[in-house]
Amino acid sequence: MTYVVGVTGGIGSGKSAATAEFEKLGITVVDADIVARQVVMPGTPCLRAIAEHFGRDLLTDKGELDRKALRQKIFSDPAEKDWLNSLLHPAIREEILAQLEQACSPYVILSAPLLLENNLDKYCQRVLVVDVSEELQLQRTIRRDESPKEEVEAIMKAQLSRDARLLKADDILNNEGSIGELRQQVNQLHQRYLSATVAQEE
Ligand SMILES: CC(C)(COP(=O)(O)OP(=O)(O)OC[C@H]1O[C@@H](n2cnc3c(N)ncnc32)[C@H](O)[C@@H]1O)[C@@H](O)C(=O)NCCC(=O)NCCS
Ligand SMILES: Nc1ncnc2c1ncn2[C@@H]1O[C@H](COP(=O)(O)OP(=O)(O)OP(=O)(O)O)[C@@H](O)[C@H]1O
Repeated sequence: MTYVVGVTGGIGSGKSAATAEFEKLGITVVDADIVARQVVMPGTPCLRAIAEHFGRDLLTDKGELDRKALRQKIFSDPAEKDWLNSLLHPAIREEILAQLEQACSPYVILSAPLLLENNLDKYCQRVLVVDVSEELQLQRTIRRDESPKEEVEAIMKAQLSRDARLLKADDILNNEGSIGELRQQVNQLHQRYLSATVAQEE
């Protein structure tokens, strides 16, 4: 059975920065944010349903999803967010499971911002939470996305609180320091996960 490590953390906590380090060590990463883009590619049933529900204004001239416009819409209207989640989450889960099945590194990372909210941790042997203070999360996300503070706060409210997430962690990666410090922690965790994989096989 594939040993799956679930990686989660709130928006801007550093999941992608952390999983990039695991990838450098040869570990396959299945990333729910990437899968969420795959299921709304032009021609997919999900993109058609979004265009029917919200109107063609939500598509760009090229017929792709206008992600910025959809982000503004769903994080200012909880009912629209619930509608989108109920459309996309089953499709995302199905594709994640297919990608996990194909993965073949010693263990596999499943990275998902909503890992715990959507019970995806049931497919994981271990849960690693990437943790930073809410202030730093806000600051790094605003800088990365050039989004208004209120929008990032609304996204944070749509996710588990920092405390609730930490309660469900098997391992915690503190990402308040430099990328070098993050890399060091990933290297240590990698050794532990490799040992756990070997132990599982014995
Ligand atoms: C609303 C969309 C189009 C915005 O796209 P955009 O390119 O601006 O952001 P991106 O997809 O990179 O997401 C950025 C971050 O927002 C947060 N986020 C995204 N969707 C959600 C959601 N439904 N609920 C809570 N937080 C979310 C996550 O922390 C995510 O890492 C997009 O996030 C989306 O399709 N969301 C619904 C699918 C989903 O739930 N994805 C999360 C992975 S399961
Ligand atoms: N240790 C660090 N020091 C400085 N900047 C960092 C550090 N870790 C991450 N960042 C930066 O913070 C921002 C958020 O990090 P990242 O994109 O990895 O978060 P994420 O958890 O994947 O976010 P999302 O949930 O939106 O996908 C990025 O611009 C990234 O380059």
